[in-house]
Amino acid sequence: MLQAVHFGAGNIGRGFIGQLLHQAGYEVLFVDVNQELVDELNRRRSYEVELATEGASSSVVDGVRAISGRDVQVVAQAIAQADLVTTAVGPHVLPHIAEAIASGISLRTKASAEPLNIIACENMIGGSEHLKEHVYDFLGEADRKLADKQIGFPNAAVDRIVPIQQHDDKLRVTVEPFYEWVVDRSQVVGEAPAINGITYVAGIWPYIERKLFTVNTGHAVLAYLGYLRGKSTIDEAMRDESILAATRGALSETGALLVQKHGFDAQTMAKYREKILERFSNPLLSDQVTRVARNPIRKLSPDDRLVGPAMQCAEKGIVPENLALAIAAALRFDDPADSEAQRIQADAEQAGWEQILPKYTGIPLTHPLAAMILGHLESR
Ligand SMILES: NC(=O)C1=CN([C@@H]2O[C@H](COP(=O)(O)OP(=O)(O)OC[C@H]3O[C@@H](n4cnc5c(N)ncnc54)[C@H](O)[C@@H]3O)[C@@H](O)[C@H]2O)C=CC1
Ligand SMILES: O=P(O)(O)OC[C@H]1O[C@](O)(CO)[C@@H](O)[C@@H]1O
Repeated sequence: MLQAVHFGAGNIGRGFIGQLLHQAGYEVLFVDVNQELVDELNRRRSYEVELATEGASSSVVDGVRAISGRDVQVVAQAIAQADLVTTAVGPHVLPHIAEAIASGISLRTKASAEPLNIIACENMIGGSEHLKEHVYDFLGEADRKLADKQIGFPNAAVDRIVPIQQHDDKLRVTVEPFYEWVVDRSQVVGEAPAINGITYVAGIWPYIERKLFTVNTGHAVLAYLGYLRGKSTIDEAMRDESILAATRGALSETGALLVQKHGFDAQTMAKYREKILERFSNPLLSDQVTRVARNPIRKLSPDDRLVGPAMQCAEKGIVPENLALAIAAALRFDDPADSEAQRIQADAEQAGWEQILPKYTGIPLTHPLAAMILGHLESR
């Protein structure tokens, strides 16, 4: 049986990647640092994935096992023997799993010439390449040369909304019916893994930007404006006319950018946007605005879902009016449970928005976008 090692047995790990790997005939071995989750997966060896639809149909993912991410040697052994490695741990965690992956590669390349692909399924541009850089930091020259030939790090875009779970059953996971997993075929080493649900493309850049600047941008606008206006869930934010108008506005801005930059057909883009707004309206998902808004420092960084498209829009003559409003709202996001939000607020209190804006977004104060954002921050 094919073996897949998947880092991160969380929402996307169990509810999306683990499920698709299982359906494709892989035996899934989860790696996680949450010992309770590892123990529960090993005790039951299966879990259920429920669709957030009327009737809530569910399917079983069985034959799974789990190991602790803290046990570097055990993880390395598993990687040495795996047919595929995937991750869904969060962009900031990728550096922390690099050492175990490097040890696994080192063991593997000594023992066999079998190719291996390692796919980071994170909300970030170039996630697998980013992971590769961290992994290579742990490899010696000889291992790097072997890895260059034998190990692929194809970039991927993953899309499925999996909210924070509220079941008594710690493994059960509710997901939206929609999913999309796009992988760059040109970066795959050897045969492309045959997984129903993966779409292989020749160059992934346009698809990652389309996903990040539509699904994640739209979601972020709803989450940050929704939070400021006292909404608790995304579907509740969608029902507020002014928030919906700003979200549509932001998506028209990114849509115009994506059409200009990547040549997507404008009508196809409009349909893509509508489908996404429909997904956001799903009342059965009960997706908290604080989850979607989580880690504002990451989400405000120059290449991410708000500032990335806003700066690119400005360069192309598209006025990022609604994106500017959302960036201001993200800077004001003050969820007490979110350490990044708290850091921004503490900084802003001490230094003022003019200092904070370039620090967290990379937008120079001389840029017209800075004036638009500061205008919103100061009009409070
Ligand atoms: N939830 C969603 O709807 C979607 C999430 N994503 C992306 O998937 C990634 C994971 O997100 P979620 O599943 O929502 O988060 P999550 O918090 O539910 O899952 C992350 C898992 O990684 C584990 N983890 C943390 N450090 C680790 C380490 N060093 N080694 C092994 N495991 C470790 C955690 O214990 C947790 O179980 C993120 O990059 C997110 O942006 C992408 C698309 C959809
Ligand atoms: O997972 P992140 O990057 O924190 O952001 C949350 C976003 O990712 C998703 O979980 C899935 O694409 C969306 O729900 C949301 O836009």
